[in-house]
Amino acid sequence: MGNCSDDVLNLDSLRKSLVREEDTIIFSLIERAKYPVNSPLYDERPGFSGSLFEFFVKESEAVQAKAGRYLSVEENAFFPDNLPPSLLPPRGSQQVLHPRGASININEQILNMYHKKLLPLITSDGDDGNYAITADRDLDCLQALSRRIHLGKFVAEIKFRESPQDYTRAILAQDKDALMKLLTFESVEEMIKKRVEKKAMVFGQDVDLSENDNVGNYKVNPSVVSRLYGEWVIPLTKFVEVEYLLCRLD
Ligand SMILES: C=C(O[C@@H]1C=C(C(=O)O)C=C[C@H]1O)C(=O)O
Repeated sequence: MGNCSDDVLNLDSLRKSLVREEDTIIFSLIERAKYPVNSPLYDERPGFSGSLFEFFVKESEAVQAKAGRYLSVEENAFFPDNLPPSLLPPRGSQQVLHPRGASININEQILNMYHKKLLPLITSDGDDGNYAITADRDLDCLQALSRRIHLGKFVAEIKFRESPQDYTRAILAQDKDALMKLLTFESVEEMIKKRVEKKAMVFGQDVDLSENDNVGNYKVNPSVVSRLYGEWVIPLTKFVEVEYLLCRLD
């Protein structure tokens, strides 16, 4: 990504970023699905003030914060409290987003969805003891999902700039339903759900040199990927868009 600060920002280029992000999300799900659910990773553990998963994510985010990851407004931490400062200076890019909306972070909801809904659908039962690598794969999935969903802030900003009058009316009335209606493009959503299902088939099939295609043997169930988008990724992106717009005129 990394082009959200450019002033050439428009809905087409942003949607291209969302399409590219689909690849990242699907590949990360495929990588996580290599391992069983490994549930002890998520259990409270004495000496860790939480689970091994939480420990892994917090420590990883601390390193990434020092290396400047969260200087980018496209990146949101899962445990943003007490992160160390960046050792690199800010990049001084132009502020595209409205400052209040820029700080929206719904990672708690994303984490909850990931653990409760998504993980059981993409992993097999079992415990192979590979907790560190499993946590690393989790973090890849979570960061990709979070980036995609929080890009909703940029989508909302562009939509606002394209029809300021319509949006201003709904924002002044703090009318969430009207905002949701204004920002929704059902045909775009339908296309996305079909495309991610197809991508999951293409990316997740076994490749060998025999004549027989391994059709039907996918590393992540394509209909789960479509459901992930339809039930969680798109609704959460739209939630971010509405939240952003509600404070756009503050
Ligand atoms: C992100 C957008 O806003 C809405 C959310 C979508 C999504 O999350 O994929 C798709 C279309 C819109 O209903 C967009 O218009 O591209």
